[in-house]
Amino acid sequence: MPLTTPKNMFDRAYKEGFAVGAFNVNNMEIIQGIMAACDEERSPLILQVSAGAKKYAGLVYIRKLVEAAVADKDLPVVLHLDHGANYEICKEVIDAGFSSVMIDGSHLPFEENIAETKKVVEYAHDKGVWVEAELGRLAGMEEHVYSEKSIYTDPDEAVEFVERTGCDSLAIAIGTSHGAYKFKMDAEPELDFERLDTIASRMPGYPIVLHGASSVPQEFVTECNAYGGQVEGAKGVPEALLRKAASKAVCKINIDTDIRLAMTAAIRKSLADNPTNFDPRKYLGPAREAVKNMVAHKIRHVLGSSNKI
Ligand SMILES: O=C(CO)COP(=O)(O)O
Ligand SMILES: O=C[C@H](O)COP(=O)(O)O
Ligand SMILES: [Zn+2]
Ligand SMILES: [Zn+2]
Repeated sequence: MPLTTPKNMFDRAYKEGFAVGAFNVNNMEIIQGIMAACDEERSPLILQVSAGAKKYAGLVYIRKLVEAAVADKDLPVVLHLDHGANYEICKEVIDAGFSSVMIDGSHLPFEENIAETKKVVEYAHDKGVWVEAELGRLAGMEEHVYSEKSIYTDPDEAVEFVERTGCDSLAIAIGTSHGAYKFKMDAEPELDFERLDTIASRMPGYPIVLHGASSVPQEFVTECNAYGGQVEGAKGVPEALLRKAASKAVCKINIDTDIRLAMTAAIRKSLADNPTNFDPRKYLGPAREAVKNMVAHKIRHVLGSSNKI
């Protein structure tokens, strides 16, 4: 199957109350782990590349790795730019063959966000490429901006933004955040479902995106720390809240931190258990397997995207 846009995936996800996983990829083992899980589960998927991933792997390499993944497995795959900071980077990856881009103007004033997003939409739609935009601000570190506090998405602004830009999906802020430290240890994690419902009721059928949606499984944190790591106080979005979001208008759920934690825990354990080993395949292999298992769990128990091809 060639690369596809999220159109059909999201139409079905919306109707049937599941979400498509958007997994951040940086190297071959991550891509292979994700692909193996999606193949076993017969799940659609989005592979997303941040500017940092593009810099780390190189655009040509990441493009070719994804091309190999698509050739290797018979699955619908979207190749998406995560947090495109401006028109230029979106154009660059569209020209390189990505099927979807995110223009993240959430740090800009409303009118400037609209103008930049519109510019990307015009270029992308002309080439059949999907555009995700963002309105509202997640707390914590985003790729290019740090926000002390979140600014939840205003429903009126969301409607106006989508109408005026023509963007195909919208990332909103309802309480998630990037990274491994999403909630205080003693706080009960919450998402603003009322806001999500209001936005959804104003734009029926329109796909919503949730960033910062890793669950930070405590088993990975414990394993990291048991083998020399110092990941203290990490807490993610409970799976039940994500399932609820997926059953509503949320069609795309972004996961990066859980991949990092699963891999790092496996690598730490492997190196500790095998101190004489210096063959990278012997610790990257278990790391790849850990990514596969984590993604399979996510598809079955959080996203609900098994057998949705
Ligand atoms: O939103 C993300 C990528 O855009 C990833 O979020 P996490 O840090 O929760 O995995
Ligand atoms: O939202 C950000 C993603 O987790 C990507 O992170 P990165 O910029 O370190 O690649
Ligand atoms: Zn953002
Ligand atoms: Zn994000």
